[in-house]
Amino acid sequence: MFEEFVLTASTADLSEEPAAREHADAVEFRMDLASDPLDQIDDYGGELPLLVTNRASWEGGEAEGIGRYDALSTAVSHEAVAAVDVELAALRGTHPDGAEESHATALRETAREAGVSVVASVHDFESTPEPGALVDLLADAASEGDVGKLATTATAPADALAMLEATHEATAAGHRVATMCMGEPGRHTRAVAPVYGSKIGYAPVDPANATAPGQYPLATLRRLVDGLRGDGEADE
Ligand SMILES: O=C1C[C@@](O)(C(=O)O)C[C@@H](O)[C@@H]1O
Repeated sequence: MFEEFVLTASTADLSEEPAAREHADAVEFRMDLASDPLDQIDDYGGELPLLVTNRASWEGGEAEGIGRYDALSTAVSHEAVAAVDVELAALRGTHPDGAEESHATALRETAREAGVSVVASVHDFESTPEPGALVDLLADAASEGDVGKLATTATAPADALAMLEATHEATAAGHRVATMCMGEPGRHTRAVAPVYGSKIGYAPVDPANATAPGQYPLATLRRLVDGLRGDGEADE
């Protein structure tokens, strides 16, 4: 997975999958926001492959404690699960209390044995560092997972440019990355970053349940990404 761009529809409710099929390539299942997430995966009969995310509270999610790794380990054994998100800070042991590293690396091992791709993710909910620091983060994340994902907060247009530049540089250096800015000034990066090599886009199935600030509705992001790629247009 992730050799080509993958548009994931984010949801905490897998019964929404039929509504995502027309536009999405995969579903991001936000287990930390879901009720009975493992039961939902057991009952899942949809067509789209699942990217499972159980975001830690220290990284902006709602999952508390190391139990989230047990849930993810169970999840990756399911046929429908094609990818799992693991925070870079957990894989490196640089998260707040430093106690999750062995759980995170064991989860990565379990995922790989099951043929499930690993997305090593980094989030910055306050700002966007300068391009050089972004490239370093992307290189670190890409080296820990099958794809390195970086979402930062843009407070000005220059932040969006920094992210696009870093996406281009990291991709040119051979790293497989997924990038996007949160927040209004960075919204367009969600459509444009794939032009520079970003391999994953996120949009909510239901626009009322966005999982990050500045996300486009699913159909809109599909149209924008495909439009910028020129899909469906004759070569000239
Ligand atoms: O990490 C990401 C990216 C994201 O934060 C976004 O900005 O679209 C949305 C989250 O659901 C996902 O897990």
